[in-house]
Amino acid sequence: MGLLGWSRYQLWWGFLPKTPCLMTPPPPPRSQVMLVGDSGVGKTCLLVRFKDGAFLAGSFISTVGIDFRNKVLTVDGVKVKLQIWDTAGQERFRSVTHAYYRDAHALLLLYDVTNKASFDNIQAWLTEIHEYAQQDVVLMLLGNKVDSAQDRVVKREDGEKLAKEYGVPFMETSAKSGLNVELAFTAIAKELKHRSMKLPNEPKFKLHDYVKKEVRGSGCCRS
Ligand SMILES: Nc1nc2c(ncn2[C@@H]2O[C@H](COP(=O)(O)OP(=O)(O)OP(=O)(O)O)[C@@H](O)[C@H]2O)c(=O)[nH]1
Repeated sequence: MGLLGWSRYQLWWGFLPKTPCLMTPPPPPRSQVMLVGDSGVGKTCLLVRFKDGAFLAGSFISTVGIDFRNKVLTVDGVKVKLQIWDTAGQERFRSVTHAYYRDAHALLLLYDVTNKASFDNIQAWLTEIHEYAQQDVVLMLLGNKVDSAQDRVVKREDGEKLAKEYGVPFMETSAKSGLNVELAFTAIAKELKHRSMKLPNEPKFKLHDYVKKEVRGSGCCRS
């Protein structure tokens, strides 16, 4: 089309009614992602690894109440703004955590593969999530600290079995080495983006399948 033709086309296009199906939906607003799990499982370290690409080595300082960080991810060419809430795992802060569940769009529930009690407590966390979080909240189970192979007491298969029982996607992570950290947040961001701005004719995004495929592709920790 010549230049004149093109401007005529633009003029004509300007008169077309702007029906919703002809317009790209706006990008999703900021989504809240909450990290939950027992004290010491590595929630803060996972967030710092994701946000700053670093590992917090040294003495363990428990989170008091709640903390948050923002990060923008580009998913399929769309910017997804995540506000990530790092909750305190200690029992005495539980009422603070309860107050935040309702506004969370996604939850990353962590246990520590070197700490059996943190794994056994997952069922109690799921009961709490069921009670306080939104029914359609995006949920993923993470078995953290897989770099500590010599101290591992929870087998990957046990994590997989539990996740399957509750119908949630699962992967093992390491805030220390960075294994699957980016993937966990990207998977959540993809799901949230697809939920908020599904385009006509776009196939449904399947979080479970995506996680399975990507974890297998990383050559580690099948889900
Ligand atoms: N080896 C190893 N250690 C980790 C990993 N993630 C966290 N840690 C260590 O585990 C301890 C607890 O980590 P945090 O991130 O503070 O734990 P948390 O879940 O935020 O704890 P609370 O704030 O009390 O709820 C720290 O000493 C970390 O260095 C990991 O992936 N691998």
